[in-house]
Amino acid sequence: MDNNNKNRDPNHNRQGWGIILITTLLVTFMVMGLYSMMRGSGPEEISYDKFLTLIDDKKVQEVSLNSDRIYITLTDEARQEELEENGQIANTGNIWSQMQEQIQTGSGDEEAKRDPDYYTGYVNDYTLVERLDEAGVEFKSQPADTVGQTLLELFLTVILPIGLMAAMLVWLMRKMTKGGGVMGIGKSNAKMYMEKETGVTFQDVAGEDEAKESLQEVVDFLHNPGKYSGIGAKLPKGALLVGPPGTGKTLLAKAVAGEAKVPFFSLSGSAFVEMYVGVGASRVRDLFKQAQQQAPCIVFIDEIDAIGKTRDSSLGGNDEREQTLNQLLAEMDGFDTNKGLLILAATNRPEILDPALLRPGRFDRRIIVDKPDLKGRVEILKVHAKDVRMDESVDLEAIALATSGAVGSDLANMINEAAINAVKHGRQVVSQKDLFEAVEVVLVGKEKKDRIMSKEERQIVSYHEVGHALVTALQKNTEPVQKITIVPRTMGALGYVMQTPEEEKFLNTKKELEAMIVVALGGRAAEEIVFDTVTTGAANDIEQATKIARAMITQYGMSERFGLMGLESIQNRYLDGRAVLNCGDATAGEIDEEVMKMLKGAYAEAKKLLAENREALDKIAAFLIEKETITGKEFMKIFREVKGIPEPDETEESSSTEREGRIVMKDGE
Ligand SMILES: Nc1ncnc2c1ncn2[C@@H]1O[C@H](COP(=O)(O)OP(=O)(O)OP(=O)(O)O)[C@@H](O)[C@H]1O
Ligand SMILES: [Zn+2]
Repeated sequence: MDNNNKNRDPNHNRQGWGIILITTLLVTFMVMGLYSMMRGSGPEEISYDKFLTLIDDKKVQEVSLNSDRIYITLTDEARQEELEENGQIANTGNIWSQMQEQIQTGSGDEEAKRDPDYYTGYVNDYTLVERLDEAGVEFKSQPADTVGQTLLELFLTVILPIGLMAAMLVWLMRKMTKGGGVMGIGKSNAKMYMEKETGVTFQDVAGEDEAKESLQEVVDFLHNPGKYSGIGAKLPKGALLVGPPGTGKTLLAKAVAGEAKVPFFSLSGSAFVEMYVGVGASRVRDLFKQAQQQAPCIVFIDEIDAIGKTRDSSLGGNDEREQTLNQLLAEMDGFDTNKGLLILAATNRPEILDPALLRPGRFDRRIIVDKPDLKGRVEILKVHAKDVRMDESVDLEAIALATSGAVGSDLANMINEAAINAVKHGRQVVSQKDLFEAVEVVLVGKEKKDRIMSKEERQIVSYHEVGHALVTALQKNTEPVQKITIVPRTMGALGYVMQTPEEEKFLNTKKELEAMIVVALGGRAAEEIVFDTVTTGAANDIEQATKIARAMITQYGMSERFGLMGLESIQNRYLDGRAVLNCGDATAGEIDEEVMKMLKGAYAEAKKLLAENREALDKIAAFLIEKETITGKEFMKIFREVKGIPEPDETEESSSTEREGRIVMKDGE
């Protein structure tokens, strides 16, 4: 997403490495070169046997001994000979040995001492002295210059390179800790991003007006911390952005940084969690140290629940996480707000956060970033449509109407899908049709053309979907059918029914909810009536119907038996809205009975409605099998024909087909 550690100059770093590499290479070459030159002039090892032969042949001028070697200097003639024998002509050895020879021989002075030509291992041979005497060879012990040479060799090959390397390492470490290694965090591998300028403003965040309003205050504080501290007002240290996934929490945090024109650090709560105890805590420390140096700035911790989970052991203790959390709490207490450091955190599970995190002086502000309403969706669509070319057929309101429940990231995705679709069809601009298609792609997946259903399966799915649609049309408190399709989709849908949403609803009446349950069970009812057997295709329907029925009883006070008693509370409102019972076991059993009763009643109702309209069911299902997708208009036409209802006037009809439907019944595995 963002460039890691933008404030480290990458060129600078690369240069450093280049220098090190080149220096190392140079030193290595130098040492190797020197060494080989030295060796070129050094004595060569020979066998003791050969040594004795050389003495006997009177080729040796001088011998010097040390504790384990015998160094042999040849006579001038012998030396010449030996060299020629080895394929080397005298005086064409390497430059170094020539130079050395000249230096040592003092420009040709025959009397000057020469380096030994050979050496051999010392052998305890008492005849040697005699032999040497016989041959008239001078001998002495411990040649000083050879020892000196060994020392020089040692220095060049071992001490010098090691010294250089050590110096380089020290220099390198200094450099790393000074300029680079932006985050101590970078060192410990946690993914932390830093943006000098996010470039995002509140204008880029559509809807969410309340959230923006609360954050505006924070922006003001970052702009001007002195104004607040002047009066003695305590500045906020942190704010918690709470909402379902994809509603723009990250975007809002960036917008705060963008509006305040301060750097933006972001990292995910899960980045703190490591296997090793203590790592998380040290990362927290590093983070705060770095952030304080950069203040004023914003630090954004996404998924704070990863570290901020309550320390209550009922959720399973974890030493590492607790330590990390404790460190975070300590750091939040510690830092000085006057510098303009603000910590924003995001979560969609506020209920599991440790209460200590939410205390005043920590994340005491809670900013709700909820799913957008109709107006919000229109605005989000507009923001994202800004950069996409669209023709005049496009009506974003209609799209917003069809997408209740969609969040910002879904909507952004839809616009993009529509644009891709347009390109795929070789068009230059996006049309409403592309957008309609994109809505379906995002909500139920792409059409799965290669999936071939057997004839029988197609029949069952077809009856099932028409069952939903017909029950919808036959009841009072439902919205009109918009589209029925049995084209399979990639996200597992085998077929679905769309209804035309008239307006956005915030409340549902009891009658509407009851009608919804009957519609949900209409698919299964049709299967049973027509095929006298049932399939697995109703799983989603059953789940949905049960959920509605249960909520009616436990949350909405819509059952006679329990009346207004609240029996369930919602646990995580921002994720799947799972509810937990808060009543005794006996009552729980009774609730189940009541739910069962309600579902049974609804199923009987659905079966009754369909059985009474068997002709319409058969006709529409046959039409659907043939066409695969039919519009609400086509559906109603057959429906009215069968029922003998006159056609309404044209204008009303056509206006409703302009709209995209809302997917209500989706069936699949
Ligand atoms: N209110 C909005 N206005 C404009 N665009 C939005 C809005 N909400 C979401 N988006 C789009 O969706 C994308 C994803 O949003 P973002 O990452 O901010 O969601 P989030 O709430 O942080 O999700 P999560 O909880 O999964 O991290 C954004 O980059 C943006 O394109
Ligand atoms: Zn169904």
